[in-house]
Amino acid sequence: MDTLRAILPLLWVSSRKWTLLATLFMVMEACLGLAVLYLLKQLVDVVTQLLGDATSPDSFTPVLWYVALTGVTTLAFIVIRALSNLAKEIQSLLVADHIDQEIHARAVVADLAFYESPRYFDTLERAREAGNHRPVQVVSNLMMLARNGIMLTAIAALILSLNWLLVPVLAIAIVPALLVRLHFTRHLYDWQHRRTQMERRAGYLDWLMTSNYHAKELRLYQLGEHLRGCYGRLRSQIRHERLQITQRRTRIEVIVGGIATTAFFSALAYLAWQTAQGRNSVGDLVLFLLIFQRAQSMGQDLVHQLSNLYEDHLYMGLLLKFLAIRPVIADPAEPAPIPDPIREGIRFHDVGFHYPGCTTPALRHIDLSIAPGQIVALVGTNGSGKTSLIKLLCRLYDPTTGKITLDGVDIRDYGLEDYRRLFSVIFQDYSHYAESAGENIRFGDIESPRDTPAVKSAAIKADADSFIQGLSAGYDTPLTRMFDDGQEISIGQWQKIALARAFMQQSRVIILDEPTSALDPGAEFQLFENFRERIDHRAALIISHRLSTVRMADHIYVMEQGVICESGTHDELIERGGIYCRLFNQQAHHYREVDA
Ligand SMILES: Nc1ncnc2c1ncn2[C@@H]1O[C@H](COP(=O)(O)OP(=O)(O)OP(=O)(O)O)[C@@H](O)[C@H]1O
Repeated sequence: MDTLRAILPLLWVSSRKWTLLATLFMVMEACLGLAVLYLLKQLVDVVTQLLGDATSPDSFTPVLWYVALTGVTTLAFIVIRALSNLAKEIQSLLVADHIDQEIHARAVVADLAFYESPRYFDTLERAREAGNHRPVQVVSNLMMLARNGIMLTAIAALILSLNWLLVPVLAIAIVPALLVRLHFTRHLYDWQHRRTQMERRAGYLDWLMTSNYHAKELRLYQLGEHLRGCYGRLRSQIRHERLQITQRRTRIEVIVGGIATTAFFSALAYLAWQTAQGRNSVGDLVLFLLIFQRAQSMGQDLVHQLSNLYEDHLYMGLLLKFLAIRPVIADPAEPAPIPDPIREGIRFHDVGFHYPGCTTPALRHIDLSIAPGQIVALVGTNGSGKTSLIKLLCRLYDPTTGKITLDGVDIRDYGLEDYRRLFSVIFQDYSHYAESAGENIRFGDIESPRDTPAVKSAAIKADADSFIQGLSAGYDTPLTRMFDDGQEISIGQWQKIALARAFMQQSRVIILDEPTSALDPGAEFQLFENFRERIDHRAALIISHRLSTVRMADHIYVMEQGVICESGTHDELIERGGIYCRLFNQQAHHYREVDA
């Protein structure tokens, strides 16, 4: 009932008209189905009466009438069933699209932690597995269940009128099969639940072997056979377990089917004996044969629908669980207005952070500030917490302890979208969109029109314009081989595109995480030569391992194992003779050696 309560609004919102029509046709279908059965019974009765009477042409007229009426009703039944299927199909398509939209709406705002935790990720994957067709399926199964239930009750009443002893026989033919189905549906669902991670690993291995990302390494390290072996073992384990369940179900279903068939033929023998004794008419025997078979197939449908319904209910639980997820990082009840202009800037106050599910903190006691127009640099060893700090700054995560303020106000008190609009960010693992070069840049400010000149000026600032002009269709060239006319570009060129994307938005702070790792020294030099002008004197936070890049920053923070261990200007840090000075000298030493 809970599932149904959650589904009905979904259906109502997405396909009101077709839901009503599908329901109407379903009711008509059930009524017409029953009418056909009733008319058949009447026909048998009339024909049975005729068996005793002397046949005259007039006495045959009611038979003809019943045949005609049954024929017309059957025809109407067929037409309505076709219309009902059509309505269900349309309803199903509309609801599926609606559910897709709902899933996407949740997925794009879900906390980043959602994607980084396997437990949450399972929910998304299994919600997708549940499929967007399930809600319609639940309702149509319920309707069919109601229809078949009504018809089965009517048939049971008919059978009861023949001989009450036949009703338990009908129950034996249907109930055990139903219980077996339900048991195995649950069993299979539980098994699939336990196997999600295994399936994901198999999917991952499949992707490794077939995607272009790994084609080079796969060949050069000759990983193909190894991966095929791993994949084969996983699949055979999954197949083996699945087959075991299916074999057990088949064995039990054969036993249950055997019992049902024995019951049916025993009842038939009993009824035939009764008829031979003259206690039943031949018409009764014919009617029994006719309706018992129908009842049995209807019973099987009923079993099928109930087990489907049960399965749908289990899977819908996952879909509904996913749709109920609300991001923890969200807007406050009354968002504070973003200051314009920013006066004081951003400050970290004794910030600590650990990733959900991790015990070791990624950041500890961070005190840091970025004033308007100031260029701040973060340096430090791998894993020292630089990227994590940026994630907190952009509110992809919230601090575990301490707070971050913008002009003295906790950043959690600002509207999330307005706050995030303050930043343009390039992460180390920036995205490669399978779109045109122009679109890849415009994604930095998706609100701007398609043909905006801002794309070109951002590309010029990122030194990307010249190579884009050289592409087959310039800014309109798709940067992918996925589609015809696409073109692949080098990693350094991708980095320039990502830089242009960051320059595109008129944000107040530019954040660059290793922005020049793939640029040649000339391009890097050019980028930072007049960096302040390039970024229109906005504030910037730059992470770089190349200390030559970092030295032009107004303030440098040095991080190690999640804490800031040194900070100051380049000259101050060199004078202090600490970690920064040592790292800088090491890098400079290499260059000097080469120069020498
Ligand atoms: N999504 C995550 N979940 C759990 N732990 C993480 C996650 N991302 C990073 N970490 C851990 O947090 C610590 C800091 O990582 P972070 O990515 O901030 O380092 P970094 O200084 O940017 O490193 P690098 O210079 O290699 O880019 C590391 O110990 C890392 O293992």
